[in-house]
Amino acid sequence: MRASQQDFENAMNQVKLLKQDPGNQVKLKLYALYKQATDGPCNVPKPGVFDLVNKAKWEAWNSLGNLPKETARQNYVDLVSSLSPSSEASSQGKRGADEKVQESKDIVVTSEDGITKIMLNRPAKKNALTFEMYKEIILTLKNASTDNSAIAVFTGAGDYYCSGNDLTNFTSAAGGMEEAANQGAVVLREFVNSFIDFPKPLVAVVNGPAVGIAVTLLGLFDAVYASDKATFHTPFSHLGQSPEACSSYTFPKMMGSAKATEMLLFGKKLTAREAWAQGLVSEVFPDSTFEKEVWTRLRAYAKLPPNSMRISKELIRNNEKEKLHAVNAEECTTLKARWLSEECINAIMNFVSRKAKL
Ligand SMILES: CCCCCCCCCCC/C=C/C(=O)SCCNC(=O)CCNC(=O)[C@H](O)C(C)(C)COP(=O)(O)OP(=O)(O)OC[C@H]1O[C@@H](n2cnc3c(N)ncnc32)[C@H](O)[C@@H]1OP(=O)(O)O
Repeated sequence: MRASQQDFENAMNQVKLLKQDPGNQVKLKLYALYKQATDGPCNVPKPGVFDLVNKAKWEAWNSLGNLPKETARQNYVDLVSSLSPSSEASSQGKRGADEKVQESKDIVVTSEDGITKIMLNRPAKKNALTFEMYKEIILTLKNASTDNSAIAVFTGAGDYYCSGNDLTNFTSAAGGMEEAANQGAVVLREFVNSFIDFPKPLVAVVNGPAVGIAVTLLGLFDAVYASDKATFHTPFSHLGQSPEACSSYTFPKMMGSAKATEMLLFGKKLTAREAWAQGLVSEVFPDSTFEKEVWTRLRAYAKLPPNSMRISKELIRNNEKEKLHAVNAEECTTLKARWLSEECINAIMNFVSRKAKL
């Protein structure tokens, strides 16, 4: 069901009644979606470099590109609903089967054949995850957990699966570095929690190289199918950072501490077959037949009784849930400090000024 004008107006009123300040990033997102839903694509000149607040607002609005007004209205309602989950607006998150949904220009969500497909769609930047994409994925998983699909699948558009965190997230943040690190830690924790808690089978269709958080998250998926062109690496030390997405726990458990150390501390890049041998990947397919074979298989899996799959996943995940949440919290606290370290700031500046390729 699409959000109506009335839903949109209700959501606007709800924003005024919020008890807690949702923070600058969320306020910017709300502003951008509101402008997109009412005025359409950004049509005003970019404010000057010293007009920081209006520049941040302009950038947030402009980043929505040609997102249709109705989608912006729906996303606005969904976002408000996520800020006050018990509100009426939360019912807008439920979607029927076989409905195709364009969430935003960088993430395409479709629901077909019992599968919610979440495609990272920023191929020119190797599908690097922007701050907005983290927030959108949180909302998408929330919706997918209650929609009519049996399974949810992540994949990437273009030659990469995902190059991990967009390294300009911090350099382009509206506030200072410390505020960005605080916000980053909150968003990251919520983002990873949404994978830990996702109730249905979650599958990754790894169409090409995966880097950083795109790799570590795989430890929280239920199945990982990879093209033989995919590679897997986590250059955390090169970036002055530390592991996330519970990989400090899931990787040693999955592959043993010696192999996990090579990946998480030394940034060793694995081929798809090596990743399969370490238990990170369920199965590797020749790239020429990858899409056909994997999606045929997934359509068959999506026909299995959904309640049975959900209950079986619950049995498996419940043994670990508490531990995973604790690990996630600790990793986010550690990363927050890392992001403010000289090692990390230098590495990011090097990337941004193209002195280094990681
Ligand atoms: C307010 C704060 C918000 C914070 C939000 C929460 C933060 C959570 C953080 C969680 C911690 C996550 C950690 C990680 O994921 S670490 C891994 C980060 N990723 C990388 O280090 C990869 C960096 N990229 C590369 O090394 C290369 O680009 C790559 C090997 C991926 C591809 O090389 P290739 O030569 O084939 O292609 P290009 O380098 O020319 O890339 C094409 C364009 O894409 C841009 N790009 C690619 N990856 C990224 C990236 N991760 N971040 C930003 N931009 C990226 C690249 O710059 C090129 O752009 P231009 O064409 O404009 O030059």
